[in-house]
Amino acid sequence: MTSPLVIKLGGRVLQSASNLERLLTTVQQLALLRPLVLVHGGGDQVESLLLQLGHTSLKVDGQRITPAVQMPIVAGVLAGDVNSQLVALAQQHQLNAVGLTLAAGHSIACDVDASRGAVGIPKPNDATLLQLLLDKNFLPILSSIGASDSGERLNVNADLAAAAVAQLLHADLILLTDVPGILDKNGDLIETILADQADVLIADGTVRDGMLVKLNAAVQAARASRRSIAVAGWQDAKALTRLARGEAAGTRIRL
Ligand SMILES: Nc1ncnc2c1ncn2[C@@H]1O[C@H](COP(=O)(O)OP(=O)(O)O)[C@@H](O)[C@H]1O
Ligand SMILES: CC(=O)N[C@@H](CCC(=O)OP(=O)(O)O)C(=O)O
Repeated sequence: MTSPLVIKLGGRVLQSASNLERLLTTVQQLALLRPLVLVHGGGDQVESLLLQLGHTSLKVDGQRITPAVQMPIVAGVLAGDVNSQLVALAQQHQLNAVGLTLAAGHSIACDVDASRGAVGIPKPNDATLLQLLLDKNFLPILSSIGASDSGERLNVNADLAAAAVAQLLHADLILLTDVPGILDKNGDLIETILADQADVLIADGTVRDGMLVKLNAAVQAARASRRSIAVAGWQDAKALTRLARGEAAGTRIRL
């Protein structure tokens, strides 16, 4: 079977109905060509509900500090609201979508990142369920909610989650975000980053916040799979199609 493609969607794309519609139309076309898995975030949606319910929330180096008491809200938004919305829209696009968390079938195991609270560090664990679904032509849509060995639900950054899923399935990985790719200090697109150069871009402050996690996730996936990883924008309707054809778009992170 052709190797699968994992596509990660940041939560922000769900806030634009027209962009989401275009994206799902492209996903529908790609699904005819190769097995696909979607992994999604929803950081903006988590933040907005936490604030509405009177919590404060802080991200450090692009990752949310998540007190365990906030997990019902975080899981409610990511595994509940955002996941079910994506599944419904994907099914409307004739995709045979199945909504899952990272913990489904023990697909992704998580260590607890205690310095951040109920935050998980994901690692590939068991590909049986996802492989079964792909073999039967289903489209798995995974939220970034995981579980620890001791049965605690964990908030996992969705870029790290997508990298772990790509490693699990020996898949290609495209991280779609709200900018055209990784930008340099002048705001121009960097077309290629060698994995060994990533630390310099982070240390000199060129790459920060959410993009810092994305770049680290891409480097980790590139090293583990010996494949190059793409970071590209969902605002550019053609980027995903070009990437799926093996053409250039956004930033490519390679060894
Ligand atoms: N060098 C950089 N190039 C592009 N974006 C950057 C860079 N450094 C920081 N960022 C920020 O990272 C954001 C993307 O990360 P994030 O907000 O986590 O998106 P997503 O929800 O898609 O994962 C951009 O919108 C931008 O504000
Ligand atoms: C630990 C951690 O940072 N979890 C993320 C999970 C969602 C996410 O990553 O969403 P985006 O892809 O839309 O940014 C969060 O709480 O925001």
